[in-house]
Order: sequence, then structure tokens, then C-alpha cells
Amino acid sequence: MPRIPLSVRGAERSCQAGATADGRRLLDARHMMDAPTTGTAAEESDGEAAPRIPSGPSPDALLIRRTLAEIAPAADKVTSYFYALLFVRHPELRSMFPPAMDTQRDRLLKALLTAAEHLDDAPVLTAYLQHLGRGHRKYGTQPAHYPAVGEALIGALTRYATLTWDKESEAAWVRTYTTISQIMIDAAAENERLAPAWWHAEVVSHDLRTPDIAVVTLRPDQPYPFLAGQYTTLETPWWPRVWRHYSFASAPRPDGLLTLHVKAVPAGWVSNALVHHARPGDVLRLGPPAGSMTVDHSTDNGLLCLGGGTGIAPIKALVEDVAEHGDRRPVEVFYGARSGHDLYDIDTMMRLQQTFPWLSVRPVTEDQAQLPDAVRQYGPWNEYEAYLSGPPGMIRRGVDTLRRIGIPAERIRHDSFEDLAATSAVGAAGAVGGP
Ligand SMILES: NC(=O)C1=CN([C@@H]2O[C@H](COP(=O)(O)OP(=O)(O)OC[C@H]3O[C@@H](n4cnc5c(N)ncnc54)[C@H](O)[C@@H]3O)[C@@H](O)[C@H]2O)C=CC1
Repeated sequence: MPRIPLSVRGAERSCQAGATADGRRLLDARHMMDAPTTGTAAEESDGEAAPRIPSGPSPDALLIRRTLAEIAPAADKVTSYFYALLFVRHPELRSMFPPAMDTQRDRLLKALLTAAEHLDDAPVLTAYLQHLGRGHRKYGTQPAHYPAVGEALIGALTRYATLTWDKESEAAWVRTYTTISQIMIDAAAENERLAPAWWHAEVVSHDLRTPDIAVVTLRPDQPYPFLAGQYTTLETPWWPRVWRHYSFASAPRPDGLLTLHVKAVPAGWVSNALVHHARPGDVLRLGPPAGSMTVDHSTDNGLLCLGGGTGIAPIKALVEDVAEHGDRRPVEVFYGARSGHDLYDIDTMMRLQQTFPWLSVRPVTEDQAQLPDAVRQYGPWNEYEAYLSGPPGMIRRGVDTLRRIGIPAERIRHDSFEDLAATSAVGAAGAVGGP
């Protein structure tokens, strides 16, 4: 097994600062794949000397893609083997992981694909990894964990990429993983000076709007700075170490309270806990805010907003944000749901429409049209910035439709694609408002 030659600066610091005796505790590999990351490079760049992935065509990217192509059919086996290596070598670390590992396996592969896909796209990859590094703080990830994960990863690749694995690919993976680790470690260290690793947040109200949708209001234990349109990661006391993403349903409020719309989905551990068990007084944990679906106040363009189901939550936050800035830009909201009964927040949206003359809200139920198709019946949209929030299928179709009617990619924002690789510079990995 090759040693990852980690000259990772933070890892050295951490070992000196008293990591475990062998200094090789594991990185919770879940985290590599965990957080959706969004935001343009400009938004995400810390400005500090994070190592950069070289731009331009890269032989390493080709080698890495070759490995990924070979292991793709055996993805489940690779990831199982990877975790087995980790836990056999570090059984004490099993408790850092959620009880069920299914989602983690999935996320690991997605993150690998993401890194491989963007290896030649330094700004996107760097922003993605910086975000991941910051997001890992809430798991207690230490720099000293990274080499151990890297070794398990190389071990799993060596075992399964038998046809193409050679010294060259191994060197490419080691280099890439070392760079990845360093960017994450540096971003986490930088962020330590600026923000807590997580926030406690007490449930202060719980409003069951339908049998499976709740509006949950939280009071964080310390100020929680975020922008309208962003989301958080959340852990409940009922399922420790299981984190899910939820968008904020309001712009930042003077009283500091945070609101989420949660739909209980079948087999959704966190969503069912939040909808059916959470009550005022319960305390949750929140990770840092994230997401690029925020209002660009440097333009007067109108906002074209598509909110599907609970995806209306961040759209409502965007409307409040525009109102607070005193902008009088047209905001056109298309609020999609399966049926009229599922338009659980229509009263709020209609009240907002009555209050603000620049706002128009159009409910769209499936018997009328699919949400993206409804948008085509209006317009023109060439002076608009588009915002999409909802199920991944709706976002995919919505982006396609908007592109086809002439809205350029850089004026389309969303956060819920599960696959960063499938998106542009503002893509994301991991669904928001998930199970
Ligand atoms: N920031 C974000 O993007 C957020 C995303 N969400 C996501 O939104 C979803 C909400 O779920 P539900 O309320 O059950 O929504 P849903 O499944 O009831 O669908 C809502 C709307 O999207 C449309 N839609 C669904 N699939 C479509 C497709 N393939 N093509 C075109 N239109 C489609 C439906 O016709 C309906 O109008 C969840 O997946 C949640 O994770 C929730 C909050 C924030």
C-alpha cells in the first residue's frame, strides 16, 4: 500500500497538536462527498494562498478518468471495499459515521467523479473543495484524518482498477488527492477564525401545514449569518451524524430566527423526524450556510423564479430579500405543485403579491401544466435572472426550457442538482431539502 506522501501542512500541525498516537485517524469519507457546493469561483475564493489545480489540459485528469471509467461498473464494490479498509484499520472511527452507509457510498463516488470532471477547471474545483473543507468542520474532521482516507482510497482503486492501474495512475491519484486534501485543510483552517464549526438551534415553532409538510422555525444559539436563497445542513438528535440540506424559507430576520419547510418523504430519516417528531424545545445542529442561489443586487434585471413543492421556500426568501433592498424589479414567481392541495404556502405567497406591486405569483398545478412549460407561455424573459428550486427533475427540465427560450446559462441559478459535474460553474452536489 503506497503511503500518501502528505506534506499536508495542516496534517502536520494537527499531529503536533495531539492527534491519536499514530497520527493517522481517518477522515470521515462521507464528508468528501457530502456537501453540495455552489457558487462561482469569485464568490467562493478565499483570496488566500490555497493551492491551485493547474489549469489547461492535464495528463493527470486523463489518468484519473481512465481509472474512474474502469471502476464505474463496480462502483458499489469499490466503495464498500474502501470503507472496509478504513474500518478494519481504524475500528474506533466507525462511530463517526451514520448508522447506515448507503448514502455515503453514493456520495463518495459522486465526489470522485466531480473532482475528476473538474480537474482541469481550477476555479470550480477549488471552490468546491474549499466549501467541502469548511463543511467538514462540523464533523470534527481533523487534518490528520486525510492521509488515512487517501490510503484507503488508493487501496480500493488498486484492488478494482486492475486493467489500467499502473505507476502513472497511482502517481496521478496521489498527486490529486494530496492537492484536494490541502485545499480542504487550508479552507477549514481559514474558516476556523471566522465561524463556529456548527450551531445549535432550538425549535421554537412547528406548524404542520399538510399531513407531511411542516414549517419549522429555529432559534440558533449564536448569530447565523446567511443570504436569502441559501441552505443549511442539519442534524437531528434522533439520527446523529445523519445530515441533510434544507433551504431557508425567509431572508435573514432582525430576530435571528430561521425557518425551514420540510416534507416527510418515504424512508426519509431526517425529514420524518422533523415533520413527525420535532417539537418546540428540541435542539438540532446546523452546519454553515451554503449556496449560490442568491439575488444579484448589482443588476436591475427582473427575477424569474420557479419553485416546485417545498422548493418554494428559498423563492419566498428571495422575494423578501428584493423587498428589503427596496428594489422595484419585477419578480415573477411560478409556484408548482402536483395539486391545489399541495400548494401549502400559497396563502403566504398571495399575501406577498398583494403587498408588493412588482411581484406576481402564478400557481401551477399538474392538471394545468408542468412547471417549466408554464413559463414558456409568458415572457419575454430576456431581461430576467432565473432562479430554480425544487425536485432535481424539475430543475433539469426547467434549465433546459429556459436555455431553449434564450436565457443564457450564467443567468440561471439553482442549487439542487445532485451531480456537480452535470452543471455549469454554479452546480451543486447533493439535493437540497432532501430526505
Ligand atoms: N433549493 C432547492 O432547490 C430546494 C429543493 N427542494 C427539493 O424540492 C423537492 C420538493 O418535493 P415535492 O414538494 O415533493 O415536489 P413535487 O414532486 O410535488 O413537485 C413539485 C413541482 O415540480 C414539478 N416537477 C416534478 N418533477 C418534475 C419533472 N421531472 N419535470 C418537470 N416538472 C417536475 C411538479 O409538476 C410540481 O409542479 C424535493 O426534492 C426537495 O429536495 C426543496 C427545497 C429547496
